[in-house]
Amino acid sequence: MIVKKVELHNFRNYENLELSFDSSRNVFIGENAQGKTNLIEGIYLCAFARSFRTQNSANMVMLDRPRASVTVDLVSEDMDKSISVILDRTGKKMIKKDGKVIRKTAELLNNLVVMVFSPEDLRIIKDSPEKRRNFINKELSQIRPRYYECLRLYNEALRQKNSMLKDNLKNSKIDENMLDIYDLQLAKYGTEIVKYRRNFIRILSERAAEIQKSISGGREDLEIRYLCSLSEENQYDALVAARDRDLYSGHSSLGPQRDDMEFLINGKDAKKYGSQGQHRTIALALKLSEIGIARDVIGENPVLLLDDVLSELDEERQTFLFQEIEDVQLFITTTDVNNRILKKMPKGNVYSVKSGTVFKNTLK
Ligand SMILES: Nc1ncnc2c1ncn2[C@@H]1O[C@H](COP(=O)(O)OP(=O)(O)OP(=O)(O)O)[C@@H](O)[C@H]1O
Repeated sequence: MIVKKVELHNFRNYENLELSFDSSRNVFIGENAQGKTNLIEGIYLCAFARSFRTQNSANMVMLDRPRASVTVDLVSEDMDKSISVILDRTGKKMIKKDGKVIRKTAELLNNLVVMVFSPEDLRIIKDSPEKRRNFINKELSQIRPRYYECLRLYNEALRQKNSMLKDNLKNSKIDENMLDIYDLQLAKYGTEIVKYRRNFIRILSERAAEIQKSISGGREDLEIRYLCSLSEENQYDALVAARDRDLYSGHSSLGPQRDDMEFLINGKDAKKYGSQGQHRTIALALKLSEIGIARDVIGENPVLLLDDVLSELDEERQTFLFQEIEDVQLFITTTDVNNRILKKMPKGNVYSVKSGTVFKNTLK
């Protein structure tokens, strides 16, 4: 899949920007706070209908403007597609595909498949379980829209159940029938979520192990384990059995909202015993595996957004990354102008970003 054109209007610090891409290697260079990440965020918005760095979509609207719009034209499976997202200051958004309004995010999700790799991803091993669940959720939602739908419905039922449990702590009033309805819904969607996650983590573990081995010169065996709070068998019974505890604590104690992943190197927990270098290798292995899984499911390469991450990887890991993603369209942001990165992509386009304007220079 290839992004051909990006248009930003009143989006972050871009009043009007139109950029067409004739290379699959695109490097955006600029000092801090010039708009490099904003550009990547715009592309991401057309993939997920949300940002990767704010929950509040109004933040993306240029200050003092009523609305923002982003359009990405792409080619996927030899077909031209155009995705637009229009945001307004009140937080409302409208999504269009080829000029027609799309009402459900699930219908947008695998039109433009993008992966972001940012310095934050390098911390995934040490970060909170929530960050690791986000990683799983983002990838699976893009390639399996049904997963996104299950997650949405699960989270809605969980929100309602938790609010009821919390009220019960204050008023000691519980509607047993309603509680049962919530548990039935949680078990139904939770079972599907766990099946998707188990399968995804199994494939992720196999792929990432190969990459880890290769980068470490055969020294490191990586295993990724799924830490599942509630297995796919008899989720409803387990939820019913946990009711007294949930009523006492005021929240739902079991389910996919508690899941996590564990990383083992040569049988030892990488979180506790791994070096910083090993953590970086795992993060890189995860990202490359994610790309490979997406390619197998959607039948073509996703687009990769490398947001300020290259300078965090040493020469060896950078070289490995570029080798593995030779056919993937790249959008790279960097403040580093020492040409190390540029040498790795002689046919790429380089853009200078300054205060919401972008100039193109083609490398010889
Ligand atoms: N809603 C908005 N309206 C106008 N300007 C905005 C808005 N949101 C962010 N900005 C501006 O965008 C700039 C930050 O852009 P961005 O995050 O893309 O920086 P960057 O070039 O990636 O920098 P760094 O290398 O530090 O990450 C800042 O100047 C900020 O004031």
